[in-house]
Amino acid sequence: MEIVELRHVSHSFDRQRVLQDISLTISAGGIFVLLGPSGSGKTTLVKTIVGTLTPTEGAVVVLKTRMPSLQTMGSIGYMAQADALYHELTAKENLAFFAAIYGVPKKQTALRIDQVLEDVGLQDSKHKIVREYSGGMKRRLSLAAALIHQPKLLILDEPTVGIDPLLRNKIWGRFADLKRGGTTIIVTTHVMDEAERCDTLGLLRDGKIIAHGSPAALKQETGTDSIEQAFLTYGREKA
Ligand SMILES: Nc1ncnc2c1ncn2[C@@H]1O[C@H](COP(=O)(O)OP(=O)(O)OP(=O)(O)O)[C@@H](O)[C@H]1O
Repeated sequence: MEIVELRHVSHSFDRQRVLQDISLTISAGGIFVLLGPSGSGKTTLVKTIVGTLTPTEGAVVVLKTRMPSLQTMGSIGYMAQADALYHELTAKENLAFFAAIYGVPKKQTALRIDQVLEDVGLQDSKHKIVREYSGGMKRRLSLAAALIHQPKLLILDEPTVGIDPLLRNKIWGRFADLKRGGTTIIVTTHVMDEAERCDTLGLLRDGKIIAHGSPAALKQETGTDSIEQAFLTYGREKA
């Protein structure tokens, strides 16, 4: 079953065409990575899926509903590139705020907070003020906030930027756990080795999806042994 369907999606800012006729389906229950260089349109594309940006052309359907839809937005967890945390509050207070925004029932809030802090390994820093968090801790807390309402679809825009390889590995381990629990995950990145860890990969260049498939299939189709090489091959073909 597909959870996201993009139909001929294009978007322009003023006269700059940033997304160009993207048609793509994303299956439920897997990890989809959107890989592309800086400025290729990753953030713009995920915003159309989250429903915070309406594309100038085409349609985005999430969970069988045309976006933007407030109701469907409640089934999506979104972690933007910049952390949207309250620095003067503790981790627990931040999560209580997001739980209220996402409509988590009051009686379940304390339990959910503990669960998501456990998920991202921040239980011991629950009462610490976010201002005193490291950059990596803030990213993990943002991830916890995106998980608080147990979304069916989790969309993460460059979640591991500025995070060391060890922690990055841990976070990818969490993604695998969430997937096993039935969550569909869309991750944007420009880091090639992260792309190897997904089920399906979309390669984005200059606002166009130049290839789409499993990492193994893309490597096989291009006769290469790394995603980096495959990306370069597709890039040359489309140039
Ligand atoms: N609000 C905006 N107004 C005008 N132009 C924009 C706006 N947002 C993005 N752009 C432009 O759209 C293009 C794609 O940007 P986008 O942020 O989607 O790329 P990206 O692949 O996510 O890049 P990065 O990896 O650097 O975050 C860029 O040329 C950017 O300058």
